[in-house]
Amino acid sequence: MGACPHAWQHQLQHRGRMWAASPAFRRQLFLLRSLAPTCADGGRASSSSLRPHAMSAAAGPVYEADAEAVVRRITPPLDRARHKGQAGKIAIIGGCREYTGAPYFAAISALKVGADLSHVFCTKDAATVIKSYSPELIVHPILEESYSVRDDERESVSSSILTEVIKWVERFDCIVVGPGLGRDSFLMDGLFLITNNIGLVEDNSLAILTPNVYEYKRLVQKILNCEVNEENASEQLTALCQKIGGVTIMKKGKADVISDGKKVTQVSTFGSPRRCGGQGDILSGSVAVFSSWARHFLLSNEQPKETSVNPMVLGCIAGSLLLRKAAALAFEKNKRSTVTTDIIEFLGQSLEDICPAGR
Ligand SMILES: NC(=O)C1=CN([C@@H]2O[C@H](COP(=O)(O)OP(=O)(O)OC[C@H]3O[C@@H](n4cnc5c(N)ncnc54)[C@H](O)[C@@H]3O)[C@@H](O)[C@H]2O)[C@@H](O)CC1
Ligand SMILES: Nc1ncnc2c1ncn2[C@@H]1O[C@H](COP(=O)(O)OP(=O)(O)OP(=O)(O)O)[C@@H](O)[C@H]1O
Ligand SMILES: [Mg+2]
Repeated sequence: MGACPHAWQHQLQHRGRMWAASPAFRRQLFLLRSLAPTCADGGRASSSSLRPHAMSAAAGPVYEADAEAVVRRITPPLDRARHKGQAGKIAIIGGCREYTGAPYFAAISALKVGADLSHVFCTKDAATVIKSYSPELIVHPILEESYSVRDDERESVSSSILTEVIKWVERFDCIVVGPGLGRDSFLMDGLFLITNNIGLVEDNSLAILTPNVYEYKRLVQKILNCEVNEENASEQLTALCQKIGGVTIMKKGKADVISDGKKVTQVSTFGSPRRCGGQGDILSGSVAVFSSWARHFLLSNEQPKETSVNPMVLGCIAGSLLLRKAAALAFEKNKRSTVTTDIIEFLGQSLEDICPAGR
């Protein structure tokens, strides 16, 4: 991955370097428009960074993450010796005729958090619109919707789209699949697709799912074959992660609750009472960057054997906190008229408050 600051690169262990450079490593870092977590304070994660929290709805222990410590730990310093790409290259796969805002929110948020490059792979109809929102984004109009593909062309079109996407995939530190993909039968929304084809992420410890309340309900029904049980929320989340096999899930809501099937952590810092659409998209772009940074950080710093820190969880914790802080600042200024674009404008200040650029 290219997210490592220059100083860290010198510290990389040979093994870490080889692994980070390998196509397998890169291929596996997928962020699937949902995620969740475990907590630790970055390189020196310890039980002291987790504060047990009495969560009435949960039977198992849920730890309130020391999210500011996580952000400070994993955010790389701005090193003048670094070149373009080293702070992260993120791709968003999403955006169709109906939904052009979602991929834009995710992609621009990744840049505002600190990634160097942000690509969007979307349909031809969505591409010009997304490009017009921002010249910062690199937009690939390569996806197709069913209305533009004849039945007898489906297979050949699919295969040429895949060839084109695969050409690029190796270059990214994290790929966010889903914002604004919609439900078109040819295109298919990321989480909707995953819910019905769980094998796509099974046993992939680099996959993060970030379901909202409806998406979580569908996941629980499909995978655990039961209804969401708020009395037993943390155990159910843990069971879901385990059943899927080691993925990280961030269940979004009043608190963002994160598990990788081992621990359950939450971020409950208050954000905003506005529930305008697109906040989950900001979250996915932010988590993509932070989880890439967390992986670099952990690869660059030898971890004590007894401490197993999951960088995907750290990325979720950091992304959740940043979104919530930005939402709080945007609401303070805009009150009831707060919209997603206002929140994005405060991502920079929120990160600066925790982790000043000149540190
Ligand atoms: N400005 C934009 O372009 C935005 C686009 N977005 C995109 O909009 C799409 C839809 O996202 P939502 O979060 O609204 O998710 P859903 O489409 O899952 O849900 C929307 C609502 O419809 C209901 N629903 C969904 N499927 C149903 C079904 N088969 N039968 C009955 N009820 C059903 C759900 O329960 C929920 O209340 C996604 O692709 C998302 O990425 C959002 O991210 C918000 C911003
Ligand atoms: N009830 C709530 N109270 C406080 N914050 C919330 C609440 N629900 C959601 N949030 C915040 O909004 C973020 C996005 O969650 P949301 O459920 O809106 O996702 P989403 O539906 O996928 O969003 P999108 O509209 O981008 O698709 C969460 O990470 C959390 O910070
Ligand atoms: Mg969403």
